[in-house]
Amino acid sequence: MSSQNSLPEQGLNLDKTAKNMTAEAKIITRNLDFFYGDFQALKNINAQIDAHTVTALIGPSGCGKSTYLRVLNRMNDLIEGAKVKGEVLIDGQNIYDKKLNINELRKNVGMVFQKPTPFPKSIFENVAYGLRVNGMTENLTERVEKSLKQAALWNEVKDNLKKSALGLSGGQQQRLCIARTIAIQPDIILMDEPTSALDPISASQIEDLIMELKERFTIIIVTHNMQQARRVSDKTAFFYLGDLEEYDETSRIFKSPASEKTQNYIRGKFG
Ligand SMILES: Nc1ncnc2c1ncn2[C@@H]1O[C@H](COP(=O)(O)OP(=O)(O)OP(=O)(O)O)[C@@H](O)[C@H]1O
Repeated sequence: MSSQNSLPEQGLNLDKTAKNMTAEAKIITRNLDFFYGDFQALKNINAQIDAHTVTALIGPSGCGKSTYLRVLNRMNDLIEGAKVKGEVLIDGQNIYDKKLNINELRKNVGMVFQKPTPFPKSIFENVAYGLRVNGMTENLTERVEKSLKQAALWNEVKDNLKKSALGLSGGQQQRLCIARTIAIQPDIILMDEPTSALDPISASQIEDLIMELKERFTIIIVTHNMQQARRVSDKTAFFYLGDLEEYDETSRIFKSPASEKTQNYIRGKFG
């Protein structure tokens, strides 16, 4: 992975950057381009995501939603030939700065995937694992319990903590993965189609959870489900062929989008 972001020697002034951010800004992407080899997957993305909000990323398949999500915790670094230009600031800090501690970044920016990915371990150990890896073992039992409560799973598993996580239903497994993510106390949670593999009741439980979790976290969710974007998010970003075509309050995007492409997409005319 090579990064052509502004580095300190190229004049990035964090104080000045911070002044340009509003009080609530958690994430700012500025002039962000992303390439897989010669292919440009994101084109000049400028967006500010505020703290304690839910942002939905929508758009047709292959338009760059997951790429954008993965840029925010440098998951794309692992892909050969991937290249970032521009800036991604979290709390005013350029996360592509060479001095950045990537482990700290990943701790601060957690991720929940489309398919639940529990470890083949007990329910307790699934949540405790990340805490152990990050040296957060003080009050381990309490931390695990608190995370399971925050993920709205405690009541269903409290008597079976030693049982294998693989015995849980898909929806329970996804809530366990959310518990595992929030246990290490990130500020930001990225969710890549977190309900698309779930039945409608489990999906609705996760949606309720997302709305509760925004009190504590900043959440960004990729979804193909327009009703879901409408229900859970404060802001919606519509991506089209690598461009951020429209980004606004969710109510506005769904009532009176500025772009015809957005309108056609949310009305199901393509996608
Ligand atoms: N590892 C990769 N190597 C090369 N090209 C990639 C890679 N990952 C994604 N792409 C391409 O980048 C573009 C954006 O992909 P991305 O996965 O971000 O889209 P998306 O909007 O999330 O799509 P979907 O809704 O289908 O998940 C697509 O053209 C895709 O083929």
